[in-house]
Amino acid sequence: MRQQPRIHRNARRRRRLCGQSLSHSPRARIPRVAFRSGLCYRPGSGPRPGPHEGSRDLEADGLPSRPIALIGAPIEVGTSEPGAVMGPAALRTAGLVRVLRDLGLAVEDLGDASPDGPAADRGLPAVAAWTRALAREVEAALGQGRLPLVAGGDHSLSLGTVEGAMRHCAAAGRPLFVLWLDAHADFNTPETSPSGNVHGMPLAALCGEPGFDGLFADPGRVPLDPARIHLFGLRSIDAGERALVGARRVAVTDMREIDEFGVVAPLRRILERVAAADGHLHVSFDVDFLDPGIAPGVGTTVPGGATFREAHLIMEMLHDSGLVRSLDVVELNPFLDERGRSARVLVELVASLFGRRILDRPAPAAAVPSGSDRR
Ligand SMILES: NC(=[NH2+])NCCC[C@H](N)C(=O)O
Repeated sequence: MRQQPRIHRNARRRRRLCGQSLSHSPRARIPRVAFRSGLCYRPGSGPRPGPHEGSRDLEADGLPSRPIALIGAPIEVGTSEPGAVMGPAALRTAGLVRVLRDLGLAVEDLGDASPDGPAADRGLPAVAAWTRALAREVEAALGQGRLPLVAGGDHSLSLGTVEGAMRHCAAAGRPLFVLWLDAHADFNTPETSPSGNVHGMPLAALCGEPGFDGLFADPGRVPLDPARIHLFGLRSIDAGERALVGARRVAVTDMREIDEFGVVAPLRRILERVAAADGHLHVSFDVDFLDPGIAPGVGTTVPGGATFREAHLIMEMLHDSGLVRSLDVVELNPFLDERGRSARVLVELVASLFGRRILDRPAPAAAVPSGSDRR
């Protein structure tokens, strides 16, 4: 069977959505802008929006095809398990840039970030040096209309990436939502943490919990609203952080809920909420979200994680939503990996998030938020 190279199919889709050519595909006739702008358009429910109405970035199918800024964050000062420092190199080796370019996307690899000042030791002061540098880089990339893809590195790097996205969103007057794909809640404080590892604390710090003095460049920063965080895939939580997550009313989809309902219904609810608020969605993807059977290259494996298929479906839904504006891929530890297996799985998943699909097909009605264009 002849298969067209994917890059050409993508280019054709973009042209179609720009209105440069007409297609008989139902997707082309119902612009996905309805979802992106939070409007509810259903065929037959009123005048159909014109091809460019309300559009911010109609050139894309799913995720806007804004250029990607790849930023390596070789950081392991937030964990006691050495090896995550090699994460960015392993992701590049596994073809991260190549798969994205093959999708027809513009990718600039900005190389690895370095901390502001010495970051030799572990712990909060070292993490602070990275946080400042990464916040600056992410804010700058977003300000240039690029989508920052930060490759880690342990999960304390998200202190910087989320802080950068927060600053960008504050200036743009846009609400920021954080989707935390992770086995853990990462809501410990120095007081509740059983390990003292900062990679188990970033969300608590971002939300302004006590014990993080000197971490952020601006001590008067407005903290992240815990109600705009969604933990997804949770299956390991420490006693102290469990109390805090409950008290702060952080939204959680734990593995029990995924077992009962699958990933589609809970994720769809999250995407609907972000779309209705016209929000910026930051996705923080920890390798340990995945089942260790498919991704063993991580220091904090927990059995019973997301399967290969579940993870791909999540990535495809994120792509189709068009809502993701910044992304972290964290905790890959190549020293614990088996011949690059986990790195390869991650690269495949990132490709799905950026639009790689098996076939062009209308998504089943349940796969994308109701009120969005059904594709
Ligand atoms: N992002 C991660 N891998 N976090 C693991 C955290 C594990 C544990 N809850 C701790 O605080 O030490």
